[in-house]
Amino acid sequence: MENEKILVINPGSTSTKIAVYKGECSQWSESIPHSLEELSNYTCIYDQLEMRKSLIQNCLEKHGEAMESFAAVAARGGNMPAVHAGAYEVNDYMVNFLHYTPGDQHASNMASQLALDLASPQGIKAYTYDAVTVDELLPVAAMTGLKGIPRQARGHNLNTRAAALTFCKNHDLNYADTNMIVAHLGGGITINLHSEGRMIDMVMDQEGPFSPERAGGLPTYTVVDMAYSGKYTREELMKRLQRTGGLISYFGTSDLREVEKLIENGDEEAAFVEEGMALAIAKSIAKLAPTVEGKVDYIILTGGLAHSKRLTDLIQKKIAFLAPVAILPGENEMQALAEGILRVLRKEETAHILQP
Ligand SMILES: Nc1ncnc2c1ncn2[C@@H]1O[C@H](COP(=O)(O)OP(=O)(O)O)[C@@H](O)[C@H]1O
Ligand SMILES: CCCC(=O)OP(=O)(O)O
Repeated sequence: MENEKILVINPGSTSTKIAVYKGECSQWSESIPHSLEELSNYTCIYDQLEMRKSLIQNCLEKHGEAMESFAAVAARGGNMPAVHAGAYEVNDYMVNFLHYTPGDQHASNMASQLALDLASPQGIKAYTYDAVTVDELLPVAAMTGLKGIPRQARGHNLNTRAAALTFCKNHDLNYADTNMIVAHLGGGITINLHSEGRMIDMVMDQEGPFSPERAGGLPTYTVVDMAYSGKYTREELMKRLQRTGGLISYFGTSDLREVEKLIENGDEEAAFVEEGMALAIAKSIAKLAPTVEGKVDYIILTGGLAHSKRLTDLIQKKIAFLAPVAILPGENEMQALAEGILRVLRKEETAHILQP
């Protein structure tokens, strides 16, 4: 049998996740947390590169893993230019783009450089899979009402596409023949519509429901007033909308479990806000149905919030009229990366090459 051992790396805002897979099976995984205090020593995110690399190397050494034993390295895709779904071979153009001109600053922008640095001395390849910038929107779905301002897709594609593929595999369905709306319910929420094997429409975190961290879609004129109020720098306003909106703005926590504890203790505002979030999620799911003229076969709820029966019950009550609802909780990013690159190693998929 061919070597199917894959090193998976996923640098996130608050942790570096590392895992080793043989085929579909995880051998071990670790999530190394980074405190705010530790990260505040770095002026910009990319300055953390050497620190994160040594952590990964130490972790591999601790587990007795030699780099030459791997068939490939799989890295979370960062804020690349608009790309296709699936695998991309990490190359210098990708690494430089993510270093110097990414669409957004995020720790995942370092992933491909880390992967390349680990893989290339051994002559093995590094890949990303289903980056956040996969853009397969139908031209008509990408339109907005302001000429020259199209929608540019950005979502939790690694998890949503893996959830859609897993659901089809488990139910003996052909992915390319099944219309599915998949909602990633995590710290941020994005929802996409899968049809004819592509993600042809979506609701982004900045357009749709509020979430634990995100304010979601706000009335645009109000946002303009906020931006010109003199109260915020651009960075402060972005943080308010992207990282300290949603549940954090109401309760000071992004942990839905804590909000649900308040509800259990009779907090009416907490119950009202959770119902509001469920309604906003259901409305955003429904918003994607016209793109396939209502022919939605399944709705899938995934991500960390999908562990909450209270939340998924509320959503189902409001949206089950549209299509059967399946729940695949968790963010499953490490497994999705490993399985994606495994398909490349098994020649079931061909990796794309990012070019200028
Ligand atoms: N058992 C649970 N019940 C309710 N909420 C949960 C549960 N487990 C995780 N969560 C919530 O899921 C969210 C994180 O989801 P996740 O998909 O891991 O996030 P991200 O998209 O940021 O990676 C947090 O708000 C967390 O409180
Ligand atoms: C919207 C796609 C990427 C993203 O925002 O990820 P997090 O929710 O993990 O920050």
